Amino acid sequence: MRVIGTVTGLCVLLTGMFVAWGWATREPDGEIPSVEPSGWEYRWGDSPLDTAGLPLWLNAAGPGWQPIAFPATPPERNGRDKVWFRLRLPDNQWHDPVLFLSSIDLIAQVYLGDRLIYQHGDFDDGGKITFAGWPWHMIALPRDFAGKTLCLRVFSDYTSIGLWGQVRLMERGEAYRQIIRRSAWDVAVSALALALSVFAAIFAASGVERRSFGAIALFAGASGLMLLAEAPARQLIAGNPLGWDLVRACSYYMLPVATALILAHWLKGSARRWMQRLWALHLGYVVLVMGLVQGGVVNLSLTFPIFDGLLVATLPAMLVLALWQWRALDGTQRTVVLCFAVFAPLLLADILVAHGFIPWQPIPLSFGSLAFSLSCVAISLHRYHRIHRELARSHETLEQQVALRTAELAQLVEELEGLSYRDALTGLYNRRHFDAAYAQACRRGESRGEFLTLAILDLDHFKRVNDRFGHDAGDSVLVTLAGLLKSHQHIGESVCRLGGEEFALLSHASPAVLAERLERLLGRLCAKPLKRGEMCLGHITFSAGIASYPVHSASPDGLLRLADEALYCAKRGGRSTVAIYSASAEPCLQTQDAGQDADCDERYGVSGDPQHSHAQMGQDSRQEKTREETSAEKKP
Ligand SMILES: Nc1nc2c(ncn2[C@@H]2O[C@H](COP(=O)(O)OP(=O)(O)OP(=O)(O)O)[C@@H](O)[C@H]2O)c(=O)[nH]1
Repeated sequence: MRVIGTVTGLCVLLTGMFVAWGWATREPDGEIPSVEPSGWEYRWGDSPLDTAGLPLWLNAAGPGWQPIAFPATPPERNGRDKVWFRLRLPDNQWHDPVLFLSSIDLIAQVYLGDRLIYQHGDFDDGGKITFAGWPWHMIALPRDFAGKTLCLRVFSDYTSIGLWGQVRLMERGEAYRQIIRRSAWDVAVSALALALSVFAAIFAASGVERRSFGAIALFAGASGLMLLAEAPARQLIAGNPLGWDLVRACSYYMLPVATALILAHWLKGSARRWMQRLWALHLGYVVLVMGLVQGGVVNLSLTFPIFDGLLVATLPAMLVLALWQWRALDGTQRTVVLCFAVFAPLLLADILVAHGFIPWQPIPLSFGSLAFSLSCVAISLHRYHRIHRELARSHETLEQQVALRTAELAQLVEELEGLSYRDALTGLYNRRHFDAAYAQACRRGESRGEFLTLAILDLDHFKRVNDRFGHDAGDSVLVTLAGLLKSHQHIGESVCRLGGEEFALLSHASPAVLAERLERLLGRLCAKPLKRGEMCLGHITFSAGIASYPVHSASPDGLLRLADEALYCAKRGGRSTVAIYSASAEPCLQTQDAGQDADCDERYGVSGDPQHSHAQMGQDSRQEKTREETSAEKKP
């Protein structure tokens, strides 16, 4: 959107430029044409004054006058800084006649007959010439000026002395039209360059190719200001000649700094180093000169010829350095160098005109600036699009990466969550999950009034397996029992490893049904000796205690304790047993194998041929003793 806005703005600006150009260049009907007066004479030096304070040279009969084609820098100057010019004015038919002067070097008084009609700058007796700027001058003349003598008393310590550019007699309205006509294009190009400068500065500030866009902003800004300060219409905007010349000098002097900065950024090796020296040299000049001018040490006018000399030497050098590395430049950089190649000769031509090496003529500096500014637009848009594309691409990549990372993270969280509820060895739920599931099952069982039966299983003499066959073998036994429990698990049941060799089964089956199922499981487990690879681990059995709500407990919360008690009874009763808790203190024992020492290899005292039988948990004092012993043996 911003690009479209910019392009639209530029189009409107260009259209405005052409409309203004068309209006300013139209010839009004019945206008008396302007005239370049001829018949100038000059005389070196300054006139003595009469008693009334009037210069004696105003007297037309004075000797020493020489003819000259144009009132500027007569021959044999020899360092002189005072000269007079005079002219007999021709007939005229203008209603509001003026003498229009493009510029005066440097200060002047204009007399018509013996009357002072115009003065530019201060004439003091000490002979010190103070620069007063280079404005254009529109000197009002009386309608009856025909045949009268016009005298110019001029002081200048500049390279040229006298008038410069156009000297024409004309109608005042025509003079203004000419000013606008000659300014319209330059002002429009200047506005364009200044807009581009802001545009490039914004790019630079946003961090996009900061140095390159910064230098482009500097160049566009400097050339825009220079064009504006040179456009005749400047005096219609603000009537401060010295101020405008200061702006012109600064912007003009900064041009090579910006140019060399742009090019140095693109060049490599020694070409780059030389370019850096050139911009440093010009920047040094700007700083020094502005310091001296502001300090009143030198006149601003004197800094122009020195700068021009410097520019004549460095401008071709910059062009040569840029063209030298032409092959290394990309398309947009070449465009800028080409525009610079157009601009540089125009600048040089302007210098030659300014110092009188070639006759005065307007140099279309604005075309060079326009070419450069438009190339800046092209570069800006090109780079904007490139950066926009790159940003969009990286944005897309970033989004993909974020999505990928999020998915990975979600998976990790899921895995971690799983890990925190799972037993790593058997893959069964762990104690943590059991606690949550048990609490939830208690709530549900109580509210729905359905069975909640808890069985706690504990491997018999598991320590011996570890001791005899090693910890890994013990692990494999745990995994085997876990697999069996999982395969026997019914829908809605929860099987967990509570820790060590102890497992829990939460079910909604009745205690008798669950006891029967566990007996079958026990039968399957100890039906044949367990093997680990080639190694026979013998018959493995477990003991189980069962308690159920609401059969054994008024509240499901107490089941864990009751099931545990039943388990102790099972252990005490000889192991390899499934015991259902009995509140009557004579619990019913379902004995898998009473002859626990009838092992196939008689290693653990666990039957390899289990016989299923039921036994009551009695109040046998021996059993109580065994229970106490067993409790003491149990792990905390
Ligand atoms: N291999 C292995 N052994 C474990 C693991 N967790 C606990 N144990 C072992 O299990 C054994 C439990 O021993 P005890 O508490 O004396 O129980 P037991 O030997 O089965 O005797 P009873 O329960 O009275 O039949 C200890 O030797 C523990 O080191 C495990 O994850 N892997």
